[in-house]
Amino acid sequence: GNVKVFCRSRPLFEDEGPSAVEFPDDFTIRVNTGDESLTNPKKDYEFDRVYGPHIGQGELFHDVQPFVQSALDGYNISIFAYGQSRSGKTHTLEGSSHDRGLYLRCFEELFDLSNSDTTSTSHFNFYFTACELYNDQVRDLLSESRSTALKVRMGVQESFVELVQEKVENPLEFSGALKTALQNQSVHSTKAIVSHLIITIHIHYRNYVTGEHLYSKLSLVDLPASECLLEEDANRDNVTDCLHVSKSLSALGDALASLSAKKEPVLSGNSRLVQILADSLGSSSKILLVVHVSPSASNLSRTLSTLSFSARARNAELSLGNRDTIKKWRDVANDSRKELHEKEKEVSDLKQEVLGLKLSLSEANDQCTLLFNEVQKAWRVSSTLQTDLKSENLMLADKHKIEKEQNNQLRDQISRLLEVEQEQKIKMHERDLTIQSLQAKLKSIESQLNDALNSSDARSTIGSESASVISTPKMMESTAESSSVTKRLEEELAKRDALIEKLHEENEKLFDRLTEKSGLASSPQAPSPSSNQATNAQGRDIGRSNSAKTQSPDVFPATMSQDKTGNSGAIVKSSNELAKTTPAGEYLTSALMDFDPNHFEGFAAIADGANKLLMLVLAAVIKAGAAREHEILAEIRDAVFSFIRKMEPRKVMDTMLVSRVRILYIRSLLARSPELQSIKVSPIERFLEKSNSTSRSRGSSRGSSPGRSPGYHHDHVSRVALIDENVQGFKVNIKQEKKSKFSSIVLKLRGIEEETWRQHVTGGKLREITEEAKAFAIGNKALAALFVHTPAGELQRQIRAWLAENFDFLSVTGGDVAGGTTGQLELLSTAIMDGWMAGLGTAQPPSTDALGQLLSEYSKRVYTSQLQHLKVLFTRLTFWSNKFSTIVSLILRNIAGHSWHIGNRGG
Ligand SMILES: Nc1ncnc2c1ncn2[C@@H]1O[C@H](COP(=O)(O)OP(=O)(O)OP(=O)(O)O)[C@@H](O)[C@H]1O
Repeated sequence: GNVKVFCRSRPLFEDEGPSAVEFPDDFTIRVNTGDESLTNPKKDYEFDRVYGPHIGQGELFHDVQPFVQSALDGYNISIFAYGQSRSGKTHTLEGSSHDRGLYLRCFEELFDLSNSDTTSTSHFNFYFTACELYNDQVRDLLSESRSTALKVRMGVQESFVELVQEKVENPLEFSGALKTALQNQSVHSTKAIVSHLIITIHIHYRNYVTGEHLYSKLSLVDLPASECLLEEDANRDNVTDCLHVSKSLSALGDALASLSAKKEPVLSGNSRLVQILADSLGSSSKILLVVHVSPSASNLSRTLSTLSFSARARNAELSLGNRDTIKKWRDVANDSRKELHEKEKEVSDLKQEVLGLKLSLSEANDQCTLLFNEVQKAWRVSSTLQTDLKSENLMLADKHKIEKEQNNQLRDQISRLLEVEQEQKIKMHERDLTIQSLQAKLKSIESQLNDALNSSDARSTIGSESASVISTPKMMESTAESSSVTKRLEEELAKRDALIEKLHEENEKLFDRLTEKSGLASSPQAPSPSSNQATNAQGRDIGRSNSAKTQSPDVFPATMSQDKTGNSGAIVKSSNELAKTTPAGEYLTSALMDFDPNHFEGFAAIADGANKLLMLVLAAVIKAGAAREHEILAEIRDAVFSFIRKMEPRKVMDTMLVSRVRILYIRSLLARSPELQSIKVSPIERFLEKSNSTSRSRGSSRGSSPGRSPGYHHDHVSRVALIDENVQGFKVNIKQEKKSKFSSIVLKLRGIEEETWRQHVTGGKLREITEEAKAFAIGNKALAALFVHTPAGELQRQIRAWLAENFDFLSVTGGDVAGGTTGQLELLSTAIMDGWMAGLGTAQPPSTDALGQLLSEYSKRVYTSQLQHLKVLFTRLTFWSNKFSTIVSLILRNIAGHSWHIGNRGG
């Protein structure tokens, strides 16, 4: 309905005795009637809102505010303060300076709301009127102070009142107007009790665009004291006052009751209050009745009367019988509260569950992210691997192309060289024939010499009688032949002397070069004739102990140093071989000599150039074939070694290449020197060792090189030297792959087949083994000897066999690994071979590499052996030369004797 009734109780004053009211809830006031005759002396009154003694102005206004909003919206609003005297009506409406009442609060709210609703095209105006109604007489509370002001009509047509209205534009102005009105109120206390005070705020709304004009009113009425309805013992004056009040309040009560019952009120014509407020008491108006009660038991009857009136106004007096209904509703409310509590608990449980679920969801999310990251990582790894593989393939293809081109160039060069070689061969063959014929002649001379010797021996035993038997012409012939033989022998001897001398020097030169120490290595320089003059002379003096012959003019200049062992050697080598040059040899020599690292930019370029040059050398020698290998090697030997010496300190050369070149030289030396062919090397088993097994005893020698030719006294020494060398085994560290669950999962994740992976791992292992093998081979002379004396293919076969014997899990062929690649045995043996080869070619400052050392040692042996051989030959020749001179002189003497006999006979 449009009538609302609030009930407010003021606090109990100290001198008031006990309280008669209780507040069981916000809507009920319970009055203890004190009537013992009743089963329940407490009576409940229900209102739209009940305010206990401690509820402040603010809280009350909170519930009043909707009425203020309605007033601004265009409704006419009336707020009545009703109650006995001193129950707090004035307190509710006026309040105090620090605790403002409804008058000021209502206007402030109107002002605030209108401000927020005001636009540039619409506007609110407020006017203030105040009047007092006493004994149905209206007194304008502003007319005295504002006589010239505009007036406004209030009330029904027939009985309206005109009141001075004062425009109020803000709370301050309102407060001023209110203050004036209140000051103009009747000052007589009895009069005040029975008079009505009507304060009205007139609200005008104008919209300048639409032309809309709204007018509404908010009236606040301080009603006369409610006891006037009851008290009959008042004096005469007061009786009239009370009758008027009673009439006024009853009319108001009727109007409110009708409105509560949703009926159009019958606005009694004889009530001035109702007449004045007629347009605020209609069905389109809103009314608030604030009932005030005193809590004191002493005011019980007045309180009950007030409450009864208010209940009638609300049209809902509660009989005691209604208590059951209330209890029922309370139970319902309690049940609902309980249910609400349960629901709330359920909701909080569900919230907890949701929280838990969210947590596990986020955990699952995290795990998903982790997994996703893992997968991405794996994918990245695989794509990187693929890219690497591709680029490696491209690189290899490029390399292959370049090598192919180089090969073609080399092939062309070699074919040219072959043609030249063919010519040389023919020439050589002619020379050989000449030498053979000379040798045959020498033989025949020797046989003649022998014959002559035999005949002279015979003659010396037979005596002079047999000498006389020899005819003169035969003697003469023999003498002539002998002298020619002697001459030839002398020539031969001279040649041999020269040869010995030359070879000796050559030997020293080579020996010195090969055993060059760090001093030379740190300042490598090509041999120059001028710098070697003095040392040559000294060397020659040492070497020429058995010969007083002068040096041949075609002797090559050579570097020399003091031979530490004291052994000077000579090598048999024809001057032809030394002098012989070929276009290929010349080309390679000049290329090697002209190689200047300073012409290259950067380490990589130097390394590339140096290694290509070495490859060129290797290719040329291999292409020359076994027959001409030695020649080409001999021809470019100085240049090759000078080159290696020059490049070694720079560490740019592929040590495998260096090894191969050195091996070529040593093999060439071996091929020509029977004393080296017989050298015995340690078998492969001595160089290989399982990493986990304990070192085997190396005391016994196993196996021997075939083709050993005994007969040289140094052979034994060299063999012993090599065998006694402390041969260490290379620890081959390989284990069978163990397939773990984890690895197979990782592989699956990366999309790699297990076998491919194993292959991949083996690849890493191979590099590791190659590195270890290299470290093992550095400076290992015994291993160098093994490499030199055993063909590479055979060596690899032996390593393969050893691996197969010791590691039975290794695959022999590539058939059992994905992709059909080479077997693990093959790969491993190659890895070891490569590592060894590289290690053998790695120089060890201040000395050269293992193969270089071996080459030096072997050369020394060969030269020593050759020297020995030549010395024997020389002694033999000297002997024969002496013997021959004796024979010749004997023959000459015989000839002289014979002539003397002839002469005597003749004389
Ligand atoms: N809710 C309240 N809280 C505190 N004090 C109150 C309250 N209501 C009233 N009072 C006090 O009680 C006394 C009486 O109140 P008040 O004068 O407002 O009563 P009244 O109904 O207007 O009396 P009258 O009809 O005689 O004018 C005042 O001193 C007032 O301050």
